[in-house]
Amino acid sequence: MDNSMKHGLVVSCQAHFDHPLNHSLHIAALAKCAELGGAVGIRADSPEHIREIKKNVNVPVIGINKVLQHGHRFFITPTFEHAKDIVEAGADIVALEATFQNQPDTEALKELIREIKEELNTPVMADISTFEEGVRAWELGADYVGTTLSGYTDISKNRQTPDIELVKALADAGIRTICEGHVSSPEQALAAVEAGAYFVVVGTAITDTVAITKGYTGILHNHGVGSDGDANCMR
Ligand SMILES: CC(=O)N[C@H](C=O)[C@@H](O)[C@H](O)[C@H](O)COP(=O)(O)O
Repeated sequence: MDNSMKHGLVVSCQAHFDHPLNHSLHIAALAKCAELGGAVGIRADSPEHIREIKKNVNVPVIGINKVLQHGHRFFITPTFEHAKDIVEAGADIVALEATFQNQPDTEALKELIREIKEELNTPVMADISTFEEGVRAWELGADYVGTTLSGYTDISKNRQTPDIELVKALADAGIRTICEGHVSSPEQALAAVEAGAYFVVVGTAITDTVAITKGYTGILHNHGVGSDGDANCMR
């Protein structure tokens, strides 16, 4: 097990749809900035973006291959083919969704994890939303279990803050746990590591300049000055 990422920061460099940063050169520049800032890894979506990042960034890349489900949220790396495409693009770790909602068949999930590990020779990060999903993914052979989808599934409560309680519960159960989702300050990242996170993934708060700008314009607008912007870009 490569421990270069232990207790470090992984920066998620993603943009989708009409977001102005949704271009492989922009995403690769964000990833390089993250590396220069001390990130121990990058998380990125799609073979195209990963391929560009790998040209000039030396830290490991956690690859995902998102598929939009009928106007609903994304399904993260649903099949072996999706995983193979990102590994061929250079992903060092494959992250995939392991929730009961989108991966209800435990045998099928077990086979998917096995295939990625054995046939692609690549470690797997399982993105989950609850403690039970995390335990299942770990028992099925996932190398890392991430709280990525806490707040995004039917059975997890909507949230605006990182799920530190879930990090702690999984870490206390001996699971190599990654804190991902809604981390918006360095202090929250530290709290996640103190709760037992193996590493922390931060996306929006570092790389989504539209969202960061809206944090400032929104507060001014709410106090009766300025505009809060009209962009409605999805990440
Ligand atoms: C739910 C989902 O699809 N999450 C995605 C997973 O890759 C990304 O859109 C998030 O930005 C990433 O998880 C990091 O989280 P945050 O941007 O909150 O720091």
